[in-house]
Amino acid sequence: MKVAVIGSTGYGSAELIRILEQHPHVEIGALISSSRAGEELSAAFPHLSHLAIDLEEWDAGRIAERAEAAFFAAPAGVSSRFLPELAEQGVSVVDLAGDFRLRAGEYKEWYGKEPAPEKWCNQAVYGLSEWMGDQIRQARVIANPGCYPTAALLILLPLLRTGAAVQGPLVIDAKSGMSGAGRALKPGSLFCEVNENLFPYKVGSHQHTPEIERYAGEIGGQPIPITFTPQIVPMNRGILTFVYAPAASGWTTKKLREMLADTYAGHPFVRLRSEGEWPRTKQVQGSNFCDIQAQVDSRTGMIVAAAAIDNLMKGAAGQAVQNLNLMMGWPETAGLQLHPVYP
Ligand SMILES: NC(=O)C1=CN([C@@H]2O[C@H](COP(=O)(O)OP(=O)(O)OC[C@H]3O[C@@H](n4cnc5c(N)ncnc54)[C@H](OP(=O)(O)O)[C@@H]3O)[C@@H](O)[C@H]2O)C=CC1
Ligand SMILES: CC(=O)N[C@@H](CCC(=O)OP(=O)(O)O)C(=O)O
Repeated sequence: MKVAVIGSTGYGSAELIRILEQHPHVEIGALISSSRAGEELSAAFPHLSHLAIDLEEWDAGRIAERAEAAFFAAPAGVSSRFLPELAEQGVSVVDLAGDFRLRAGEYKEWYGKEPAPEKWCNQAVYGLSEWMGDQIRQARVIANPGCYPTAALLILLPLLRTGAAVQGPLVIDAKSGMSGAGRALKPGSLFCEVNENLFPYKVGSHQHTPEIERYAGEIGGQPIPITFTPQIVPMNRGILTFVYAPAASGWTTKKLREMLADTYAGHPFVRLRSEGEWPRTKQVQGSNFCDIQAQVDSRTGMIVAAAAIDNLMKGAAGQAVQNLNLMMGWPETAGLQLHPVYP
């Protein structure tokens, strides 16, 4: 099946192309670029100079003739404007941006941009693959989750669904490598700002807060307020997220771990680490895995739970392809059996 990518010269696209090029059921039909149409892909990505693919300009009709599915890998605001035109022509779409993850009003409030027409916001299915599989299989427009929400929800949802965490506000502390901010030039992404540094940003105001809260409520069954503190670490890739919540009565580390093992049995991309071993970003780098761990701190009665992902893979392009696989009825792992890059 032929697929197209929109926003082809960013970091998310680099990963999409890496996955799609070796996907057994997919061929790249068109790479769309707003800034470099007419150039070869290798002009934007010299590491892909062995691939002879041209970058093209947006033309929904032409894309629909050449691709049955498309990935939007552009900044927020682009898919709200352009996605409906493509989806109307029968193209299945996975959007990596935040445009379709929130209700229209919330999107406007947190992203400061005009939402897509309500019909499209309502039609999009949230693409958290492990939890929304049945809906994703029926969907034609997927709102791929944000990178922080993917890691946070994969470890948080089991705690909420089983009542392991006591109802009430909870704390999510998350650290991300710099590629999470994309490839565009920004002063905050400069080497001297990031190297030898560790710093929080958007404390109490990050756009992923309402996304985590929404799906903690809708999928986890508990609408809870979340205090979310994202931080930048001087790495290229990776997210390590900790969730802290009071444990409900009767929950021990053993019971938590058994529950997590049951929850993710049959889900090949979620790996529960051995007891006492905590997720590390390097152990998932370049792969679609999400590594998890949890314990009850018996001294304080708090659950300490963690998840690690590669933000560009399970946090973006990898999960996007996982969702395409589900939509198309292919094995969930098709094209995604990429081992972590180590060391
Ligand atoms: N980086 C990450 O870890 C994650 C990113 N995301 C989301 O995925 C999307 C892509 O992220 P990422 O690849 O990191 O971002 P980048 O900034 O690296 O790339 C985005 C690409 O979109 C295109 N683009 C930029 N401005 C416009 C515009 N005004 N109109 C149309 N196209 C434009 C550009 O490609 P061209 O010039 O070729 O069109 C650009 O290279 C974003 O919405 C991001 O929020 C989600 C989860 C994780
Ligand atoms: C490190 C870093 O800057 N990360 C980005 C995550 C980007 C993202 O996923 O944003 P969308 O919701 O638009 O998809 C951020 O915090 O904004």
